[in-house]
Order: sequence, then structure tokens, then C-alpha cells
Amino acid sequence: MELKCLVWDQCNKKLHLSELLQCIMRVVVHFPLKSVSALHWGNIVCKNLIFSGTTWIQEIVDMIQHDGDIEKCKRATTYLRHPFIEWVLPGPFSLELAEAMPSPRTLKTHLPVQLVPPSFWEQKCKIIYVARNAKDSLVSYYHFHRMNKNMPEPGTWEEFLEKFMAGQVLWGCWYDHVKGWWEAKENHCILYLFYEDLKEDPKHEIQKVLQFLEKDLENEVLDKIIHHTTFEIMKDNRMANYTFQPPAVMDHSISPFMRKGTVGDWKNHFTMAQNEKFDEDYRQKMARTNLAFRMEL
Ligand SMILES: Nc1ncnc2c1ncn2[C@@H]1O[C@H](COP(=O)(O)OS(=O)(=O)O)[C@@H](OP(=O)(O)O)[C@H]1O
Repeated sequence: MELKCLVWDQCNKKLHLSELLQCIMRVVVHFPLKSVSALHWGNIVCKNLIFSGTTWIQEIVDMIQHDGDIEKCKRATTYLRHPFIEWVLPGPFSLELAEAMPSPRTLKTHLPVQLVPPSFWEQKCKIIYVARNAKDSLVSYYHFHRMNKNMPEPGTWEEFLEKFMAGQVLWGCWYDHVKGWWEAKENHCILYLFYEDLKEDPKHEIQKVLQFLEKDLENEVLDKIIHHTTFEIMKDNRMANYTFQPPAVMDHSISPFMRKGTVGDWKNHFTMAQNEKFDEDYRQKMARTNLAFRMEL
């Protein structure tokens, strides 16, 4: 609750994005909102989500944009192919990378809808949002905190569960994030996908992406994209599985980035009591939306 107020208060006062993000995400971001707004982004496809299959949709979009050419999609790591606009990385700054790329560029962001640079809307960027059910997102996020040394210590599973429910995690409150983007799709160019649907029927969901990006590919190429973007293949793809990060940043021996890639792993983490408490809280927070998730397939 506190975090949510902080975001809105500071947005209303038009503070710099860097100040906002330092508060919210405890990372240092060097570009102020003004300079981001002033950029001409062109026709960008970007993905906005919170620990829900970003890397997966990035690979799908890249394969689509390169007509299923696997070698071209292995030209660089995920980070370099798709600048992560709010994250400061060693090496070239994400924004510089983005500016050097020809349109249509593909960018990555986890920002909640109210923090997206206004130019995204002004330039009518195409946005693909992938949402994942809260319980699996939470489990995945917890393990990511354990293995990623740039993230705050998650504490115990029980402690992290409480923080998640309270929205006291990086990129803010899951409930507000998914609802915010769900509402925004009524007025903007947003394709809202669900991780569970992608898992259940990748062909159907990738066809939606093709249509959204106004691309037409042969059936054979589509099958190639489906295969190349399966969990098993991506787990072995060094350009997508984050093993390119040194262990001091991501320690895959604690928990691999490509961990399980399933729906329903939350059942291996929640106790019965935790599940009941979570469900009750969830009902309240999601009461006034028609946005519905599947917790299992
Ligand atoms: N191809 C494919 N199929 C199924 N699942 C996949 C795939 N690629 C990534 N993943 C899973 O997505 C989880 C990581 O989420 P993100 O990519 O959004 O992480 S990040 O926020 O961008 O760092 C993480 O989920 P968990 O395995 O449940 O932890 C990844 O395994």
C-alpha cells in the first residue's frame, strides 16, 4: 500500500524517473523521464511484465522478426538484442543501445503502466504484455531473488510471500501491475497474453503475436519458432538462458534462471495455511476486475 501511494504521489509531482525508480526498485537509473519522453522511439515492440515469461516472449518476437532464422537470433545475448530500458548494465547503456537500433526495435521493460515513458503512447508503440498467475510468478520471483546477486535478499519463503502480498517487491505490486495493463489495453495498442495459454497452446498464442505484428510466416517457420522457443531448447541456449552472466551476478548453481517453466509449481511451495491466506487476500485485491488467471492446466 505504501509503495503504491509513493508511485502515484511522485508521478503526480512529475519527479524524474530516476528518482522514482530509486525509491521503487532500489536501482540507479540514469535517464530522467524528460529525456525518455523526448526520444523518437519509432515503431517499437516492447514487453511489459513481471517475472512471467519475458525472456520467452522476447525469443518468440525475435524469431518472428528474423523469419525463424535461428543463427540470427543467436547474434547476441537477450540483454543486447532487446535493451532493458530501466536497468543499468555493465557495458553499453540500454538507452544508447536502443537509440542505435533501427526501427522496429524490441525493448524490454517491467515498468507498471503508470511509469511507462509517455512517448510509448505518443508513438503508438506496440506492446506485448505477458501475465502469469500470481502464485507461479511469486515462486519464480522468489528463486530469482535467491540466485540473482543484484536483487535484494528475499529472506525466507514465508517472508517473501508476505512481501509479495504487500506489494513490497521490485517493480511493485503484482496485483496493480496486471490490472493496470489489463485496463490500459482498452485504449492502447497492447496484446495481453497469458503464460498459461502460451504453455498450453503455443501455436495459437504465437499466431496472435504474428497477427499483432502484421507478419505472415509459412507454417513450417511457425513450427520452427515453436520448437526453438520451448523451455527445453531455450534452457540450452546460451544467448537466452542467462548463463552469459558471471556467477557473481547470477548464480545458476543456487537456482537456474530457466528453472522449471511450468504451470502449477506453486503447489510444491505453499503450505495449506499459506494457500488459504493467499487466496483470501487475492479475492479482495482482484475483486473489482474481470481479469482471470488459471493456477493450473
Ligand atoms: N520457453 C519457456 N517456456 C516456459 N517458461 C519459460 C520459458 N523461458 C523462460 N521461462 C520461464 O520464465 C520465468 C522467468 O521469467 P522472465 O523471463 O519474465 O524473467 S525476467 O523477469 O525477465 O528476469 C522462469 O520461470 P520458472 O521456471 O517458473 O522460474 C523461466 O523458466
